[in-house]
Amino acid sequence: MTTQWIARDISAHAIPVPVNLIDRVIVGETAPMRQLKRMISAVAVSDAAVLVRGPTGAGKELVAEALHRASGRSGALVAVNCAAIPAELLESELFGHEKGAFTGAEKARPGRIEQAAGGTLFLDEIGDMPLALQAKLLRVLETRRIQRLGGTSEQMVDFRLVTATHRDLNAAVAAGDFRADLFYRISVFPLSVPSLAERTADIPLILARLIEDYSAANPAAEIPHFDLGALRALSAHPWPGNIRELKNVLMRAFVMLPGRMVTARHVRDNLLGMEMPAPEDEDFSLPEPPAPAEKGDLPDPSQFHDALSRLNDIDLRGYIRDIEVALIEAALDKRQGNVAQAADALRLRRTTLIEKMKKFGIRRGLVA
Ligand SMILES: Nc1ncnc2c1ncn2[C@@H]1O[C@H](COP(=O)(O)OP(=O)(O)OP(=O)(O)O)[C@@H](O)[C@H]1O
Repeated sequence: MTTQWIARDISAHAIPVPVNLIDRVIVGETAPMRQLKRMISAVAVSDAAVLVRGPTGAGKELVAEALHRASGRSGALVAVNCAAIPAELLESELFGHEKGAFTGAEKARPGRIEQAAGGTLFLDEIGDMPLALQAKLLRVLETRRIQRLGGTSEQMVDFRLVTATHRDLNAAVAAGDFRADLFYRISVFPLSVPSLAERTADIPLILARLIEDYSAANPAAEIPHFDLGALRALSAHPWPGNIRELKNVLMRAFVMLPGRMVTARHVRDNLLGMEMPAPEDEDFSLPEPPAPAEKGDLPDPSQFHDALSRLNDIDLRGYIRDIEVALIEAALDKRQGNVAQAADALRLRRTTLIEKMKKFGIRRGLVA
């Protein structure tokens, strides 16, 4: 049964959601993206379990967000990255626990499945879920009932399941790493997100959206402008990291070429090649890259003194905010979006980190 066939079948019974609602979440006008959005529109209002496939950084989580928003479900979109949570903790994360269920379970805690009641449960990297837990998840999908760890009673939960993976699940099933019965349960409606290399004509539009988002979170940042040659150079790049990689390139442009015209040469040498660009004029020079400090690799703040003394003025709050954003994103990336671990690493309370993430528009690891 092809995906197109299922789309027609479902859309015959459900009213498709207007694509422009989905357009607000997912940017892209190329043929594969329009096709993807039509599929999302057709399936959003149904309860069908959706499996989103596609390469890393291509926008699978965004597809889950579009599905949730277009579903009209009143509950939350609850995202869990199965690869980021240690196998022994994943079960209590999903199912929750009662007080005293295990050492350290001082209070009862609802699991992510319960939190998704009335909404959407997004299980990212489902291919990394341990086999024992796969069996438990299958049972939940079949009975729509869950039991907290250490609990004695079951409760009904109504949630829509969206899963994603960059793995070949057919191969994982063949290798015995993924249960075939679960695979069929979660892939009622498979969707594929194309790689950025398959839709380079969307780059200008995506770039415009990313610039808008970055500027909203950093109002003092000076926007770099990409000329036609720069856009062509971006189109010629193979983008193994997809839109996440494009986002990194844009961050570099904001840092290295604020307010400047970005050319093809800048793209090749500075943004993809990572060399510092030549200063725009003699009076302005960017701070020297600081030498590694003694404690770890962070620059010692005193090293900024000389570099900054050559500038007439500096947007101190904007600059410090950029450093904060870069460090928070690095901590989250290193821990696959796990907010609790990132907070520990930054020596912040988890709630303080979440507040900062919201303030700066950092979405990794945040539940919508
Ligand atoms: N079409 C798009 N328009 C604008 N931004 C996008 C688009 N697709 C993805 N992004 C952005 O690119 C980044 C990566 O997207 P996302 O996290 O959805 O990818 P993913 O496929 O789920 O990655 P992974 O496989 O690593 O989990 C996010 O910051 C997301 O907001």
